[in-house]
Amino acid sequence: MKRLINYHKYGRQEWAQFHGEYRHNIAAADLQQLKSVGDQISLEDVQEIYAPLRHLLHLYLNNYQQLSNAKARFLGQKPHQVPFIIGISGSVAVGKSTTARLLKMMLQRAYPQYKIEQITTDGFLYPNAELAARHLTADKGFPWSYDNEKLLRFLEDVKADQGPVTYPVYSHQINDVLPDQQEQIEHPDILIMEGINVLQLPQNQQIYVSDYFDFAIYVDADPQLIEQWYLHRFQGFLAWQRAHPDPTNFYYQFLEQPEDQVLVFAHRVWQETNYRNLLEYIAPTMQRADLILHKTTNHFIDKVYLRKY
Ligand SMILES: Nc1ncnc2c1ncn2[C@@H]1O[C@H](COP(=O)(O)OP(=O)(O)OP(=O)(O)O)[C@@H](O)[C@H]1O
Ligand SMILES: CC(C)(CO)[C@@H](O)C(=O)NCCC(=O)O
Repeated sequence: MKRLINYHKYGRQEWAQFHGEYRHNIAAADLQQLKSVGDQISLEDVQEIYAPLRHLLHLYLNNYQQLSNAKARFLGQKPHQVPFIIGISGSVAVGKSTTARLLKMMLQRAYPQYKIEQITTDGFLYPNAELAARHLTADKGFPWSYDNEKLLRFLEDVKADQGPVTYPVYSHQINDVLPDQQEQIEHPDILIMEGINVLQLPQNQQIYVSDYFDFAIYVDADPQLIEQWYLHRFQGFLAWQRAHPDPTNFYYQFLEQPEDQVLVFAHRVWQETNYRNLLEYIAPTMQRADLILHKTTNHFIDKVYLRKY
């Protein structure tokens, strides 16, 4: 990792001390609920990493609400709550959606009165057919493979908070945007938005996705480890297909092939697409984050970087 001049660096145990009043607030029942997300979430991560993070977000949230109210008073308007948006970035398969799910549950327990939503930018990719028509099939995930205008309009509508806002959904089962299917959110108090592109500079627009963020997190790890996680997830999807074959599933096509051949394919996709994207377009955005979670073997978070200014 490059030297991060503008960040305070904390080892895991040091960071764990910043838990505020929350550390002892996490019971075995909470952990059971957290585990229901289907990942190997450890009580240690919840207490040592996420409880301090929740404490920090509590400060940001309070500050944000006070400033929003003060601005409304300044303008002679009735104070109203504008959604607080948290962005999470990092490589494909680094664990962004797992981090987002965990954070959502932690925040929901702290603020049961709030509506907290989580979405991914994957749905804003152009559908496969459109990528093919634009000769961009091999560029999936690169900045220009997203409908960035649609993504910015979505964030604008969420902040404007004038009613339900719809968004497109991506499926890892079919490896495509779901056709004719939209989901919607309405008046979230907190929105967690994760995606490889959320800290990127705009293609043609005047504003960034991150202009709408009130707090941004980057999940970082050694690319060799991320490659292992990517391949492991690929094998997991494959194993699921073997047990539950479904011809509409993207991984079904590999069932006839020897596993080592399939892994060569997955390795190539990692090298030629996801790794290249990480080096050229994702990792350079790391220093736009307020907080960097650094992971090592087995997704263990060993270091946390908090931006100074
Ligand atoms: N804390 C963790 N402990 C164990 N496994 C984890 C953890 N976080 C993520 N994983 C595993 O790592 C893989 C990648 O995680 P995840 O799907 O959250 O990544 P992502 O960054 O959202 O990926 P993508 O950009 O492709 O959507 C998954 O197989 C997931 O189960
Ligand atoms: C959907 C994205 C772009 C981001 O999550 C990624 O998972 C992806 O599909 N990348 C393209 C190469 C691949 O199939 O892994």
